[in-house]
Amino acid sequence: MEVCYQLPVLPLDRPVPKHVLGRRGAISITSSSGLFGGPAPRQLSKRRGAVSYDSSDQMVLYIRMIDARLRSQTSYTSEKSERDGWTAQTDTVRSRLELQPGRSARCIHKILHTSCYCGKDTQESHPILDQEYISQAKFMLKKVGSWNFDVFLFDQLSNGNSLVDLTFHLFNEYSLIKLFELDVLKLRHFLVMVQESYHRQNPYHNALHAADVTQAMYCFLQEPQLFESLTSCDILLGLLAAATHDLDHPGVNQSFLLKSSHHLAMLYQNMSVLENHHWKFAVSLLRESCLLSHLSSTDRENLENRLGSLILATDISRHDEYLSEFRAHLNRADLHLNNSQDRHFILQMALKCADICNPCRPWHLSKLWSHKITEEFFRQGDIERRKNLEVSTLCDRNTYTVGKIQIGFISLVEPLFAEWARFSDSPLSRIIISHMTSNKLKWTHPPQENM
Ligand SMILES: Nc1ncnc2c1ncn2[C@@H]1O[C@@H]2COP(=O)(O)O[C@H]2[C@H]1O
Repeated sequence: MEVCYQLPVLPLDRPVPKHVLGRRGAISITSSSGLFGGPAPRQLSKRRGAVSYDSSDQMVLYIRMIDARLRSQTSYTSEKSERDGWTAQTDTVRSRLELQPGRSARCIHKILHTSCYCGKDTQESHPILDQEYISQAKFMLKKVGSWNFDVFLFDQLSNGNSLVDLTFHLFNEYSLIKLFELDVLKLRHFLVMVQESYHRQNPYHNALHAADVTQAMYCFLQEPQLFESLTSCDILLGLLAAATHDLDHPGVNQSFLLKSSHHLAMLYQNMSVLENHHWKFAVSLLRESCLLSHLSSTDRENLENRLGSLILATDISRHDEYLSEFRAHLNRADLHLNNSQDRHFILQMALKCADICNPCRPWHLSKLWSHKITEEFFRQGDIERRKNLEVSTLCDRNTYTVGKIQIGFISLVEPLFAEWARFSDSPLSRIIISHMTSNKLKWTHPPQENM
């Protein structure tokens, strides 16, 4: 039986490329994962669809899917065949219009953002439900500065668009659109590209993690110590860096890329390989979206470089280095936030804290993140075993448990949050330490029903 999903008109903010215009008619799509959730039965894994266009309107592309399922090549996923077929994307951002590996039809649906299709198995539209979810998501955004913000719930209410909706909201909140004369459509286009460049197959390093880090970054930017000194440019950069800091993360760590002689490891000479890639990817999306094209080339270059320096600070292998520098500054009391270099350093520390703050969230949220990162580690270990590579630390499911990994990780991050509390001396920093301490205790003495 053929199921036909008729996707609505796809509005584009730039002309349809020539190579697509030439291709009216059927296309063939191969996949091993379902379009609207659930794996595709083997016999259905080849699907057909159609692309057509209206020659009078080059801003519109019509896409018709016949139970379309697209194959993702860019992540390691639980499916062996997909893992084996993985090849990391190069730093070239591919055309956003092609039906291509790594771009599912659901992504296209999201780009539409019209929410006219929200069922899993039927073509029915549920506009009333959509409206209900949208208003609840909007309601949640009123509390976006709360440390208890439930990004998992927000993601559901926003139909999987938490990163786009949250970041857009924060840009508005800080009047960044007005202050930097940003084109709203370009901004939305950029944010959609950012969200879609995260790999949904990754249990942890996906767009939801980026949304979580962006929300945490907002909490830190709001800390009185910082807020009073930050410029709009600092805030713009802080939010951009948080949203893009793990772009195109392949779901495996640097150690894996090195031992498998991955081309990215060679490209970045084995140093901060992933972070360099996230940064370059972010720059390529910024350029592709033309979000900052109205700024002078000097300002743009300056923004891109500062963005890089923020993202590179999230390299966990350089954690001790940043921590020592932070501690030394606090001991000497020589951080002056009217100095732009010092403010930049504090932004680096804020982003670091936001990136690894999941052990400091309320238990019910923290526990979810712990299980997600552990699953990603263990999947990497499985791949390493299959490829006869040495299994990386923490990635061996036969040796480690979630609790054991968490106790170790919390011990690593505790000193950073202690220094952050010394710097910010705020109610939030005390809440953070209190959650972290009680979460560690829960992992150390797990009451069975909590796990
Ligand atoms: N809850 C956690 N438990 C263990 N490791 C974590 C946890 N959260 C983050 N990390 C690690 O911290 C790292 C921060 O940088 P990455 O996102 O590259 O990869 C992250 C993980 O390796």
